Amino acid sequence: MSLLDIKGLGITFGGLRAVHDVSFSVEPGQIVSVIGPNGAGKTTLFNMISGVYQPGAGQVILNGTDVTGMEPNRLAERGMSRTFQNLQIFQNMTVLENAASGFHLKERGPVLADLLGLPSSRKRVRAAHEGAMRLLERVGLDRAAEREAGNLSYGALKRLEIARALALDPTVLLLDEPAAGCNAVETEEIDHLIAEVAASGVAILLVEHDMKMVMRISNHIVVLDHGEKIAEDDPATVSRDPAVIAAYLGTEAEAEAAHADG
Ligand SMILES: Nc1ncnc2c1ncn2[C@@H]1O[C@H](COP(=O)(O)OP(=O)(O)OP(=O)(O)O)[C@@H](O)[C@H]1O
Repeated sequence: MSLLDIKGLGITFGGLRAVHDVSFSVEPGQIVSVIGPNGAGKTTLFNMISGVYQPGAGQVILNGTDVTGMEPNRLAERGMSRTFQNLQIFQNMTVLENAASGFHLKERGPVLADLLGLPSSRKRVRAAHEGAMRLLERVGLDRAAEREAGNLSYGALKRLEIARALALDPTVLLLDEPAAGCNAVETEEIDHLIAEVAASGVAILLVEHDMKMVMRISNHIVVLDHGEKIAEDDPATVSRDPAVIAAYLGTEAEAEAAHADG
């Protein structure tokens, strides 16, 4: 049994088969990437796995339990957390407060106690801050703890978002374009962080356009085209696969034709 089993997942939007019959699995400590040309269905697949969309068909099995269509917060309680393509950072809060907010997502503490500032609430806040500080050390942001998040570089913001997802102590971490908008140095820092998280036993599922990064850090790659899985294998094998090459070249040819028409 794998930590995350995706079985025959599919969804249709008004007649368009955005994802059809996609299956694969992710083991503890493994980095699995989903790639494919624009519009291949990567984000839609991610949204089905993380409970944002209800799948039209298939199952998501997390640690042996069927969690298909379960809401994101319930998935988080069961050990699946995710980051978003568009950063979900509170720009006006400090880096530490942002990381600590990840701990508050996990618990449904008594709201009244928090509002009244009771000792139980102060204890919880202190524990969240201590945990957040440890996470900031892990992602290399401890020295920026008191800075306003809005002043961080893009790469640092991406690492902060990963820190916040780690506050949920996930067994499965879904990363939606963790290197998007980052320069080469920032991408390398994110590479190291992802590798370190995987080495701690977390199963990582990644959607990323930066093909060099994908080839560098993935153990296994799933390739989508027009919503269907056309290949899955290790990076070297996938990059030689004629169907994969044709899918990417096909998209380029389509774009060129559209450009010529325009
Ligand atoms: N909410 C939606 N309603 C209708 N169609 C959608 C919706 N979301 C995605 N689609 C369509 O489903 C298909 C797959 O889109 P998706 O965004 O999942 O692809 P992608 O591989 O993530 O693309 P990109 O690399 O450009 O981000 C596309 O044809 C897209 O237009």
